[in-house]
Amino acid sequence: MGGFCNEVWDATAETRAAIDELPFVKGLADGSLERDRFDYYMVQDALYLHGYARALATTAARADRSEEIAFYAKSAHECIVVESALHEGNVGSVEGAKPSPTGTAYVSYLMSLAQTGGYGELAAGVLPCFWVYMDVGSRLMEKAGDLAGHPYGDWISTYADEAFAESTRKAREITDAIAERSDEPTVERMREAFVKATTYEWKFWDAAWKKEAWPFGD
Ligand SMILES: Cc1ncc(CN)c(N)n1
Repeated sequence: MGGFCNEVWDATAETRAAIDELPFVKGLADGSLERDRFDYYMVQDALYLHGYARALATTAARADRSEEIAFYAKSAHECIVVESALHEGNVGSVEGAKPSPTGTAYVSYLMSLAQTGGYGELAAGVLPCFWVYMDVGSRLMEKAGDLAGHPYGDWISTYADEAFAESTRKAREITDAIAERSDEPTVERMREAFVKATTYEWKFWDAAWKKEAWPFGD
């Protein structure tokens, strides 16, 4: 696959290596993660996915090629239907729950791209959410081997799933094609969006480990 995605993947190597070192991710891998930290994460993630699905729907609205409109609209739908089923299965309804400072910041960042950024920035900003999870999920699957009896097997199998890998490939292909037809200032803004969103992925897991809360209540 093409230039832009390979370049930003390399540019975020340090952040991604730091993700692998997070205690939350290590505990998810070997199953030693305490259930209360996982539940905190699941609730926050369900709230995040609600905002992320809206960012994907806006990406679909910004696209002007039929195939790209269909891809982002389908991804928004799957995010609500497939991923939310995983969350509901683990923590039930999240009604009344409030987003953490990091969850608020990540979704607000994506919404700012949706409000003021161009299509390319938005496509680059939503890409780490596919790619980082596909990458982590498939490597955790390899490491775990057999998921039978693994306490977080349903999480691992959701993100190691071939359908999720295919969506990630498609999101990369579209983002590469947008970069290819964009001018350099646009590509620079796309790079920044990808790097920032990847950093937010690190922060999101770090916040879950710390069970981050608002300092004076939410
Ligand atoms: C924070 C976050 N980033 C990515 C994903 C995978 N869609 C997720 N569920 N949550």
